[in-house]
Amino acid sequence: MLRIRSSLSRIKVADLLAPYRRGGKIRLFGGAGVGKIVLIMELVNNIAKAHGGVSIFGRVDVNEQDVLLFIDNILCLIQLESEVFALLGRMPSAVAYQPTFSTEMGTLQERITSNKEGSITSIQSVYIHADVLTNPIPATTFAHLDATIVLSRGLAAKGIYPTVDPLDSTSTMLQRQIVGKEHYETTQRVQKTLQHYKELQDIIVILELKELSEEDCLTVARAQKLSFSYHNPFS
Ligand SMILES: Nc1ncnc2c1ncn2[C@@H]1O[C@H](COP(=O)(O)OP(=O)(O)OP(=O)(O)O)[C@@H](O)[C@H]1O
Repeated sequence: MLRIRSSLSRIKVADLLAPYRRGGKIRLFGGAGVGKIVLIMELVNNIAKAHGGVSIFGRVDVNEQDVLLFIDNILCLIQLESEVFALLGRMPSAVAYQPTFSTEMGTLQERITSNKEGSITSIQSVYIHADVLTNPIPATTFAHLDATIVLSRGLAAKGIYPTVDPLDSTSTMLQRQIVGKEHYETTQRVQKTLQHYKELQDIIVILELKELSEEDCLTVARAQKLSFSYHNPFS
């Protein structure tokens, strides 16, 4: 049986499938009410409080210190910037986001950068309208990322929290030479099992579970156990 242990964030599913590095950019994607702010608050509790962090609201200079930056809905921040710039004489967009959205996102991300003196690890949430990840705006924000955590409405509907989607969440750190052989291979097996389970779900709707092959039944049992093992109550 696979055993999932939590490490840095102490959120098991995130540490396993979307681990992040100091100085990295982590983004949480999710529609309304799927748990973005609860997850951010848990990360503040697990990482910042555990390391004796202090909260600062305002300008931070990275100077021989490690900064953990939380932004709840980065899209609002950019929209707000656009509104302020409109007051300074720039042409505002009549609807939705400015045509310059992707440049502004790039400029903002460049400002959140580590230097030789210290690191900035940022955790930024992105509200996904109608849960559609392929909308141009969320798609633009997929650039500049080290880890992506996608929150799933399907899991929220089943009451499985945190609602981290194990197949859509990912990290550039998930490489054998970075996370180690055991972690890497465990991730591969977990994703393979869950992918197979996802494919089987359509069949299960039509056929009964007992009509599945022995191997498919094993996959279903393993996937269900996995969803319980990465479920972890928050403090
Ligand atoms: N880890 C969790 N454990 C138990 N319940 C949770 C958890 N995460 C979220 N919830 C439930 O889901 C509700 C919505 O969570 P949250 O406010 O974090 O969503 P959100 O994605 O930030 O929403 P919005 O986009 O509307 O601001 C919470 O009030 C809580 O009832």
